[in-house]
Amino acid sequence: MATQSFKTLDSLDPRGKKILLRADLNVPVHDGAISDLTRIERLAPTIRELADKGGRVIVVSHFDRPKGKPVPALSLAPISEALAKALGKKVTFVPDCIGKVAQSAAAAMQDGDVIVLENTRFYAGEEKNDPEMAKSLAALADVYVNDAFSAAHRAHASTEGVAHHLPSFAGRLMEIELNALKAALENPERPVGAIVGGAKVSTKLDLLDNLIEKVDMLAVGGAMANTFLAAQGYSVGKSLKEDDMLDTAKAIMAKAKERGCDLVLPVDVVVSSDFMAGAPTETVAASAIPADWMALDVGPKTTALLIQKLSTLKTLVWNGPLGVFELPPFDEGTNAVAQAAAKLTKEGKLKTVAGGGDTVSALRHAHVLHDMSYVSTAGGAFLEWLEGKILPGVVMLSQAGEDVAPL
Ligand SMILES: Nc1ncnc2c1ncn2[C@@H]1O[C@H](COP(=O)(O)OP(=O)(O)OP(=O)(O)O)[C@@H](O)[C@H]1O
Ligand SMILES: O=C(O)[C@H](O)COP(=O)(O)O
Repeated sequence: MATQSFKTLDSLDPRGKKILLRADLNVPVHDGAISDLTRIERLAPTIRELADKGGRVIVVSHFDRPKGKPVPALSLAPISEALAKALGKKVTFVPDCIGKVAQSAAAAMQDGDVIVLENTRFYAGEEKNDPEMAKSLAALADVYVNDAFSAAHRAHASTEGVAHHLPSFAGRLMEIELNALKAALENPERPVGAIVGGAKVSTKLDLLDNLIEKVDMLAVGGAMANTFLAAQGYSVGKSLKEDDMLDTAKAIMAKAKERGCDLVLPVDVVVSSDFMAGAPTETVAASAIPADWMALDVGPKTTALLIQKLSTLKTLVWNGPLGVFELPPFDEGTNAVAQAAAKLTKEGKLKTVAGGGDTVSALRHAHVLHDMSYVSTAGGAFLEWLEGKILPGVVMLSQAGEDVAPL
């Protein structure tokens, strides 16, 4: 697992300083409204701390994927209003993130002020990690604070490049995310288990490979499990599976055996003739999926098996739902296992760490999001961290200290 040491806000006196704060304001928006405020709420303490101590907080973030040009619908203006509400404080929106407009806004700030600059991805230089863009961002401030763990897997101008030019610190959310993930996997209380579900083996191959080396039990659910069942020689009917991943699945099974990792696959599944609510369903053994049917959830025997396995663990890492949780009744397996994990967590018997966009939705759907020990705000970055990859945004925090390149 990638470990670095980094400076936190404990070693920054923000008074009178202009602080470029990289946040992740890439919040989910549906029908024009923010549908989940988690990222804003989790970021707020960092801003509050810096502003209350007299810092001048210049918030920068990307939003969505405007592909290097201004897209009015992807402006951060409405999100800065939501931030102001969460902070209970005036936040000024600035309609550019570099250049004269941003410079004069930064120059006019008083101690304790908070401004939000426009979407960094309105410039192509952001995603290209253009050194000029990084320098322009750095020129706005005296120090850089990165609080965007969920964007730390991107080597972009505002997440990586800028830290070459300013003394850099981890914000409180970044610090919490890194410490929670380290505690869960670097030196976990054992036995440690992982549940990995979701749609495709191909997108989580590195994750499975790395987890097998770290955990004592690895349960695979969701459509990914179908590929494993097929690799075992079972017919999986019309279920979603990846034929080009069969050998990979076999190799993962062999590696688990070799390393003594208990790889748990579904023993029964809930199948349906169609991918739609109200379609007929049946529960069948994992080895007996009818030719014209598809597996859309784990069955009750698998659910009971997973719950029994959870009771033997001290730490659980969870990414990916066990079934098509968006389409009841195929949420039952995920709901039951999530609720069992929540109960053990509340009883102090299990430490649970979860992350991933759909995973967070699935845990919320099961009404247990707040009962996990830790839920990461990250999707892609959470996965890459669990895969053992080095995250560029995190690396820069440990490398860029006082000794930075002059502008
Ligand atoms: N048996 C199944 N058949 C088809 N799709 C499935 C099955 N089980 C789960 N899924 C789908 O997998 C999707 C979630 O997988 P994904 O890998 O994207 O999760 P995640 O890593 O938490 O999310 P994200 O990629 O957004 O961070 C859900 O939309 C769910 O419906
Ligand atoms: O939501 C996320 O995972 C981060 O904000 C990164 O967004 P991206 O996948 O568009 O880089």
